[in-house]
Amino acid sequence: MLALDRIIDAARAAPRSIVLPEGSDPRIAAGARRAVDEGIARPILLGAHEEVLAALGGDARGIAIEDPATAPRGEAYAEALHLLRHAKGMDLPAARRRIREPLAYAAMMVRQGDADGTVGGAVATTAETVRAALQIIGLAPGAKIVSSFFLMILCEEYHAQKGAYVFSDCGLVIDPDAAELADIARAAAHSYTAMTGEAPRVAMLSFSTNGSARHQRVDKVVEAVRLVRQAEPDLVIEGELQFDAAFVATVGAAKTAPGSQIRGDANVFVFPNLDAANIGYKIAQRMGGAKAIGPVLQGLAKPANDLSRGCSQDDVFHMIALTCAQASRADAGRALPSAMPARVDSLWQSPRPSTDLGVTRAG
Ligand SMILES: CC(C)(COP(=O)(O)OP(=O)(O)OC[C@H]1O[C@@H](n2cnc3c(N)ncnc32)[C@H](O)[C@@H]1OP(=O)(O)O)[C@@H](O)C(=O)NCCC(=O)NCCS
Ligand SMILES: CC(=O)OP(=O)(O)O
Repeated sequence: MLALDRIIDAARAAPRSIVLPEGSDPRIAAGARRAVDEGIARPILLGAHEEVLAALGGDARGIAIEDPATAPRGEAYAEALHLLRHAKGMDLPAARRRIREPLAYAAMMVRQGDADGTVGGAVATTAETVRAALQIIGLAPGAKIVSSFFLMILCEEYHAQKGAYVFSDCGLVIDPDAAELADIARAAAHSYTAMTGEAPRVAMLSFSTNGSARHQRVDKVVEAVRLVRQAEPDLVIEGELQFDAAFVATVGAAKTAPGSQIRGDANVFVFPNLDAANIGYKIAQRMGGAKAIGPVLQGLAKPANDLSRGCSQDDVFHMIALTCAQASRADAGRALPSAMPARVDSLWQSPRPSTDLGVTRAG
C-alpha cells in the first residue's frame, strides 16, 4: 500500500479543493468526510442542500455544499459554456440547461479555477462523466488523445507479487488504432512514473507473444510498439505479449527471446482495446483481490477523474487524494502525468528503492 500512502501524503502536504458532482451519494459523502478528517482536501459537494446534508448525516464541517440549480455563479458559467460550445451549435438557453447538470457544473468549476479538480462517476456512467470533462476541460497542451488508467495495487497476503501496477486504457478509448494505442502506452508509462517514482516497463498485451499467432489485431499491437519506440527510444516497451509472459518471470523466460527486457517483469500493462482492458481490470479486482483506483484520466488540461459505479467509500477517498496530488503537480508548474512530458519527476518519488512498494518477485 506504499504507493497509496505516498499519494495520500502528497495530498495532505497541500490540500486542494475537489468538487464532487454526486454529493448526495452516501459513498461520496463518506469519502469527502474522511478527506476532511484526514486533512487531505477541501471538498465541495454538489446537489440539493438538504439531500447532501442528509448524506453527510447532518455534519458538513469542512465541506462546502453548492447546488448548480440555484448557485449565483451559474449564469456566468452558462455564458462561459456558451462561448466554449457555440461553434458546436450550443445556444445560450442550451448552455443554461446544461450547466445545471452537476457533471457539467463541476467541470466548469475546474476550468474556471474555482476548484482544483473533480471526481465523479459513482452514479453517472463513465461516458457521461468523461464527456463533460472532454467538452469543458479539454485536452492538455501537446496531448492528442484523452485516455485513462487504473492504478492496480496488489497488497494482500496471498499476492505472490506485491506492488503497484498501471493498467490502461480500461475506461475510455473503445477501439484504438495503432497510433492511438501508442499514445495510450506513452501516457500510461509516464503516469506510472508519476504515481510511483519508478521507471516504467511497458507490456503491450495481446493473445499472442512474439508472433505466436498471426492476425491483424496482433499487427496493430506490433505497430503501436514500433511507433512508441520511434517517439521514445529510451522507454522500455515490448510487445506483442500475452499477460503471463509479461507478469510471470518463468513464463516470460519460456516465451520470449533471451534479449527480452520485460521477461515477466512489466509494471505497465497496455491492453489492445477497451473490451480486454475493462474486463481485465475487473477480474483482477473482483477475483484477484487487487485494489483498483481509477479510471484516472490522462491527457486532460486539468484534473478530472472518474469512478466505477461499483466503487466503495474508500475508493472515493483514494481518488480524492490522487486528484489533489495531480492538482499540486500542475500548480507546481510541472506537467500533469497526463500531459506526456519528456521526463517526469514524481511527486511521490520515494527516497527509498523499489522495494518500497513491497514488490517481491516470484520465480
Ligand atoms: C468517452 C466517450 C464518451 C467519448 O465519446 P464520443 O461519442 O466521442 O463523445 P462526444 O462526441 O460527445 O465527444 C465529446 C468531445 O470529445 C472529443 N473526444 C472524444 N473522445 C476523445 C478522446 N479519447 N480524446 C480526446 N477527445 C475526445 C470528441 O471529438 C468531442 O469533441 P467536440 O465535442 O469538441 O467535437 C466514448 O469514447 C465512450 O463512451 N467511451 C467508453 C466509456 C465506457 O463506457 N467505459 C467503460 C466503463 S469505464
Ligand atoms: C470503470 C468502469 O467500468 O466504470 P463502471 O463500472 O461505472 O461502468
